[in-house]
Amino acid sequence: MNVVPTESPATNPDTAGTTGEDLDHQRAAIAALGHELRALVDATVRTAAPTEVLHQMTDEVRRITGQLTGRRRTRAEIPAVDEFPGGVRMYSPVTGTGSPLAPPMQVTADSGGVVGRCTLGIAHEGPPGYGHGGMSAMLLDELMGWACAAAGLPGMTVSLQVRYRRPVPLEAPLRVYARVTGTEGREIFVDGSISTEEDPSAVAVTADGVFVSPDPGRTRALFPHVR
Ligand SMILES: CCCCCCCC(=O)SCCNC(=O)CCNC(=O)[C@H](O)C(C)(C)COP(=O)(O)OP(=O)(O)OC[C@H]1O[C@@H](n2cnc3c(N)ncnc32)[C@H](O)[C@@H]1OP(=O)(O)O
Repeated sequence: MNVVPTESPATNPDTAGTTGEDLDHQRAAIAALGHELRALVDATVRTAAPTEVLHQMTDEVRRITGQLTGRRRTRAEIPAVDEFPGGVRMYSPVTGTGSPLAPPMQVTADSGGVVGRCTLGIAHEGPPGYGHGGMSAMLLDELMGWACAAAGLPGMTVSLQVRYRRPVPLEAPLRVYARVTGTEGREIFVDGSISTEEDPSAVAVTADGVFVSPDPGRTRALFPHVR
């Protein structure tokens, strides 16, 4: 995740010859599928359906999964619909509108840092009615990474210290905040927090992180598909 040019759609074999409009349509279709899959995940973790219905659903879902045929991307491949580094990531488990796992969090620039907005559902539950601590750490890790990128210092997490001050409610709009507080050599120091939109002053989780920009050789080795 170093400062290297994004692999543009024009240089990706899957998008060669496609227009910006085609890409928009494809992303919209991916987001629509992601939306329905998240609804399925939510219905699945809430259902009290009888065993017989669960067996029927299992067969139905297996049948639908079998219809997603065609070429599958390999492990390190960057999806043709993505802009990496520093742009859209359709299948990110945090921000990806195409991901069944993501809340998904929307990120905007804000007073010296970045703000993430999302709502956790029952699929993200830890203690009954509240968010899983790992989900809070994931939201913060991601947004703190965005704060680095927004400051022109893209990096990877090498350390993340999280303090859980009060439980994070489910089904309540959340406000995640992150900002770069300083640098030392290749280390980037970042603060983050989670509160509800309703009461931003009541901070539920805080985090201190250290991020590091890999050197160019390490970046090439880690991300062989980034030019
Ligand atoms: C845009 C949105 C993106 C969202 C992404 C969210 C962020 C993520 O989840 S990233 C995924 C999780 N993180 C990882 O997998 C990283 C794993 N770590 C690594 O691969 C390597 O440590 C890597 C590539 C980051 C750095 O390796 P390398 O370039 O060899 O650096 P290295 O020489 O070890 O250390 C560089 C500096 O960082 C410091 N450092 C290393 N580890 C730590 C640490 N744990 N704590 C503090 N400082 C550290 C070193 O002291 C060194 O400092 P200096 O240059 O001043 O001597």
